[in-house]
Amino acid sequence: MSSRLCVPRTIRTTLSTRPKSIAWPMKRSLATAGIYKLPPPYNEQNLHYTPQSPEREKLVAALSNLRSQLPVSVPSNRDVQSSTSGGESKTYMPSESSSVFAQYRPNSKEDVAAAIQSALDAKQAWQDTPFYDRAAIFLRAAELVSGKYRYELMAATMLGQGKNAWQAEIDAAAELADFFRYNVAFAQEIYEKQPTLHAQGQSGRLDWRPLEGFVYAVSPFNFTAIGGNLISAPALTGNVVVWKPSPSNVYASYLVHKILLEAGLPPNVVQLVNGNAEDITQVVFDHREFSALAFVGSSDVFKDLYVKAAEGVGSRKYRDFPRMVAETSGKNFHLIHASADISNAVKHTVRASFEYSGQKCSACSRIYIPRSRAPQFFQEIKEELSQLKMGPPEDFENFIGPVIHQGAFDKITHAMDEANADSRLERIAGGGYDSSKGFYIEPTIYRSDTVDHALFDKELFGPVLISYVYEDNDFDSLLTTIDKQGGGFALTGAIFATDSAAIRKAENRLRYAAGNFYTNCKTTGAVIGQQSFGGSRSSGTNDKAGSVNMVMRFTAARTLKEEFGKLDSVLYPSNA
Ligand SMILES: NC(=O)c1ccc[n+]([C@@H]2O[C@H](COP(=O)([O-])OP(=O)(O)OC[C@H]3O[C@@H](n4cnc5c(N)ncnc54)[C@H](O)[C@@H]3O)[C@@H](O)[C@H]2O)c1
Ligand SMILES: N[C@@H](CCC=O)C(=O)O
Repeated sequence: MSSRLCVPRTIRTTLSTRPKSIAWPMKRSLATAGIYKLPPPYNEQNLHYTPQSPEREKLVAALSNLRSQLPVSVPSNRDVQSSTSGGESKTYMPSESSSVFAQYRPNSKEDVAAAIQSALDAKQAWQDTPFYDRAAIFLRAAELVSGKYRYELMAATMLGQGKNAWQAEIDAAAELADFFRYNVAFAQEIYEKQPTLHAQGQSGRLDWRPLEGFVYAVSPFNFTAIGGNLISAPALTGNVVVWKPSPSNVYASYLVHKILLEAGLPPNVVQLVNGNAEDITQVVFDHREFSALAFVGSSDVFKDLYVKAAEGVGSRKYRDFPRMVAETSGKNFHLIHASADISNAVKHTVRASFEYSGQKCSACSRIYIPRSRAPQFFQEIKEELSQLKMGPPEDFENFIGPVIHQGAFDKITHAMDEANADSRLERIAGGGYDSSKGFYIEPTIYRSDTVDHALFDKELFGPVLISYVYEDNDFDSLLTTIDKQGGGFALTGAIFATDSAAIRKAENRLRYAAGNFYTNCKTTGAVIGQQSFGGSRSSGTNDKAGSVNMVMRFTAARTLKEEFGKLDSVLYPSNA
């Protein structure tokens, strides 16, 4: 036999007849054979930024370097830049509202259409790229996030979104790297899900196909990492993505995209577009190949998008039923039981309600305190709040920063003005605000006479906590109230108690009141791989960010069956 004929058939085909459009990773994959196990994921270790620490010095240098470049220019996707002009749109620093932070060219509808087409053109080569090669890109990106770009990403998140060093570290460094590493592991877990039962002479397999068409990712302002999740989950499973970040997060999102390109992501797989949200969305939702929405943001926006997609289905616009994957708003609760360690509950409440000025979907914004423990609770929380400093994130002593923009400031302070004048409410702490330099709002706590005040139902997305003091004996009926109120949201909740019967009762009775339920710890701070995140009711589709479930939403499984023998007869044995 000649050596030429010894070349396996697949290799000969590829070498001699491979169409030019097939990407290099296909060819490269043929050099190795094996069923690979990718490295196990792990949580990025948090750095602490204590005074004089090396990480603090590096972060200070990155902040000063970024400041010297302000305003930064944000290019959008490579393909669409050529057809845009001018630097019309600007974002401002939340902590210094007169300073322009970033400027960018909003993409036109034609740009978006071109971006969709470029993504679709890149689709075949990307989905044919072996999983190992796709995964390697995101593992490399995780290294870039936690290493080379750590401080640049954090500086962008601090100046652009008003986070302090701690909050920027857990988001733009740790959680982003975690999403990349864990999504690789989740995708591998999906691919490993294969039938284990095969009748004699047969074999079954599952082909975890990417969705047909493209995925539309829409991300919020408040977490740099969330955009990274919304694009990496579909891209890892072989999808192409059109990504529209929040206008208040254009620069950090651009850095995430840049890092992925540096890590080897083919340029057209993720199309970053900026501009008018409704215009961009209209082009996407009018496209036949729209296959999924990966959304994180407010509930009302998602509800409107859901309706639009349903209308598209109704008018036979799409080939598939577009998948709706969304994590949205919350009105999250802390429930303090009479048996609770109050000092612990107080500290957790301060963090949950006021870190990042309450701008986490998971933030605690309603609290229920038993009458027997209320004096201690209110006294200690006032003492804790008196220790907190408020100001720009570049000053490391500040725990409280600004809210994101004028719109948020106006919405929250309008509600506070009403609350300050409301005779049913007692102001326990805060109540003041000042936008002369940045969008600063004091951590504010109200105590309501009645449990049915409207503030128990309204997400303000700011540092405002509404409290109710209940009679210790009313714990059981309070559980019903907590379950019913909260604006229809059901994202996070926590009980603080040492009485295990009370804990179990709350867990059971509040089963649908929160997608993430915590005991003796705050409602914020889910860690990827440890606490998957999301809620149902009006808080979203509860596909759980940071879990295999969410990644699986971007796959369309195909069942394969092969028989190795032959059918002997058409007639059944029973036909005899
Ligand atoms: N559950 C979660 O995991 C989670 C995480 C972060 C934020 N959130 C929620 O997000 C909200 C805060 O973030 P935000 O202010 O960026 O939210 P938002 O709803 O204003 O914006 C989110 C995204 O939707 C886009 N958008 C806004 N209007 C749109 C429209 N009409 N059509 C298409 N796209 C549109 C925005 O440009 C942005 O990209 C809060 O409600 C918070 O609870 C939820
Ligand atoms: N996953 C984050 C919240 C993300 C929303 O803003 C937490 O658990 O605190």
